[in-house]
Amino acid sequence: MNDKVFTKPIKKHFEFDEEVAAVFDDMLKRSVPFYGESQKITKFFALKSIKEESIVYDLGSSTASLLISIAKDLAVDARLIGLDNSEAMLEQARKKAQAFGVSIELENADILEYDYKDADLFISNFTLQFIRPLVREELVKKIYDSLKSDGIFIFSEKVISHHSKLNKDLIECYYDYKKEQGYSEYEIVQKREALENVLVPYSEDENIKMAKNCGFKHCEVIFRWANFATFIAIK
Ligand SMILES: Nc1ncnc2c1ncn2[C@@H]1O[C@H](C[S@+](CC[C@H]([NH3+])C(=O)[O-])CC(=O)[O-])[C@@H](O)[C@H]1O
Ligand SMILES: O=C(O)C(=O)Cc1ccccc1
Repeated sequence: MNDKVFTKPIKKHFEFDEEVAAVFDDMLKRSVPFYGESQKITKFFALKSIKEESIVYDLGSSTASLLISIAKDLAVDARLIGLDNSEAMLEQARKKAQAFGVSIELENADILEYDYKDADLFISNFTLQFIRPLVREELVKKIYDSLKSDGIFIFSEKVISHHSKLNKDLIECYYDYKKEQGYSEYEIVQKREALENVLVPYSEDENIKMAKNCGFKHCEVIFRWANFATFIAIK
């Protein structure tokens, strides 16, 4: 279904509710520049790190697009676990996983509270940005602690620049992209308001510093377009 969520006046902050879940794949494809490419590169590094009996977590797995795509090409027996706290998203994810006949585990859970098992890989694409800054680093530390040695954490985020002119221009560049994707000025403004204080992006540097503060010995960007970036952190 096409994303028309912000064509009408909004009454609330952005939420991952039924209305959003129903149009989510279209929304992400049109709202995240090179979403398909960021998924492809995530999958490339994911497949390299998954071994026989590995545990893999996707935090904020939404409609499970990424785990389904990984499951299709996985040559070993591993547990692919998607966590999300939106039942509406999980319903879409379960329907898709069944349609594709892949075996992935989907759980309704708060990623901040979850009791993680030792894992070889954590993925979190466009989810940390929705975690309150006060507890975001604690979550990354929890991820670090739950990774086996040499384990990796791949995450994608919307980013900001602390150079104010560059930041303004990056936002303008992104809004041009959204217009090209068929979103009207009205939809763009409405969504921006709904996301205020809900989606809180860090800069590229702040994300890397956060990963290093949590113990990761290496963290760098493997893909970036304007204000969207994919990072890899290695334990
Ligand atoms: N505390 C939380 N606990 C569990 N889930 C949460 C929490 N907070 C938010 N979520 C979930 O995190 C997901 C973020 S979307 C990820 C896209 C996906 N990774 C993709 O690549 O397609 C990002 C976006 O829409 O920009 C939603 O499904 C929320 O329900
Ligand atoms: O659409 C936006 O304005 C964004 O910042 C990215 C986004 C994409 C999908 C859900 C929430 C935010």
